[in-house]
Amino acid sequence: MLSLSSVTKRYGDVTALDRLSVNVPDDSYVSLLGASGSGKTTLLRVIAGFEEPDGGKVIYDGHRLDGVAPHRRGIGFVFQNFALFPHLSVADNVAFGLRYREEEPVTDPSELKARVADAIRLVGLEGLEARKVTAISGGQRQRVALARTLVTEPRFVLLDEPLGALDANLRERMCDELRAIRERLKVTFLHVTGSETEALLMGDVVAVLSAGSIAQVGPASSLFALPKSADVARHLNAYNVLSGRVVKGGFEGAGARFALPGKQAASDGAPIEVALRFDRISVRPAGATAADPAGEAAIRARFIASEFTGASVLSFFRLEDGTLIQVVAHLSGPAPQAFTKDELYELSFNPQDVIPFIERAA
Ligand SMILES: Nc1ncnc2c1ncn2[C@@H]1O[C@H](COP(=O)(O)OP(=O)(O)OP(=O)(O)O)[C@@H](O)[C@H]1O
Repeated sequence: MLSLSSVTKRYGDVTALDRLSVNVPDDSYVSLLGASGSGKTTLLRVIAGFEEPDGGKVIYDGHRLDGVAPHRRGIGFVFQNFALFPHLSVADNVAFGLRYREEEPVTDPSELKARVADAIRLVGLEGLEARKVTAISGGQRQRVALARTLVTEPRFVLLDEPLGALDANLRERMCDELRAIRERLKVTFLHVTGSETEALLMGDVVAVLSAGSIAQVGPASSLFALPKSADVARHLNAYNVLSGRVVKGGFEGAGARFALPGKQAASDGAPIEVALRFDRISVRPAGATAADPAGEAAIRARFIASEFTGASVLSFFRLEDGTLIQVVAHLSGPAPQAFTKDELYELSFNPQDVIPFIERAA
């Protein structure tokens, strides 16, 4: 297991990693989700040994890694832009890491050939061995980058936005392939991404990185069901977050007022944020019916636009105070409603579906 314990990394005044702690179990696929600037690349560079932390410990199987040279860590790195040698063939790119590494370079031609062939087979590039890497597709280049790392038999592989340079269709296919390859090799993959879809799809475990520390870590399903903070909810891109105040044990703000689930420990006037999933909201014309007597809450909002996203329709509304609200309707459900631009609608939801986050006093 790889354990980071209270790791801090500063660049001048910028604290890129702030007492970050996380455990990455063996033989697992962990995705690390974070917005731009949250510290993802810095974290990978610290684990790989390209940067030394200013504080904290990096431990692998009980041994401290900080201070150990990168090539002695047994950790592979797949770079965002692949970093291939353009003048070399697919096979020579894959062989490079083995032939020229500082520790135990492989120079025996038949061993080199066999290991390169194995790696190329693993990533499905047979037949392209002699091709220049400038004469293959983006997805194939991605596979060369992966093969070049895997050929050195690392026990742990860091992938920095490995699918970022690929188009959407290819990205989905490569997601499946990466998972399959990892399962075959039983190594650990730590895959960094800014895309929540990719993180949730890929990781057995998803860690959310926010401002240099881990905001939440767990299986994708548990993050989705119960984000621990408004910040995590925002990262998942599946929740609307409303800001307001606690009034008589309920929520008031953004032009809405509704009861909150459970008993709130916060006193009147305390700032609060609530998260409401995109797919837990129904839309009806404003004023058509009174709020549902069964305890439904409703907020008025103007319709902006809808977009089709494969199996669902995502509709955008704006509340009176300017807050943007997203509503998802799945195409497998009843026929999607058509809304009129700038018209007022009532967005209704069950207050029991709301997740409250009471801001703690500093
Ligand atoms: N060499 C450096 N010198 C100064 N500041 C740096 C350096 N590298 C990173 N930073 C700062 O540290 C913070 C974290 O950067 P990092 O590159 O780790 O973020 P990231 O999550 O990988 O971002 P992105 O998704 O945009 O690549 C940022 O505020 C960044 O500006």
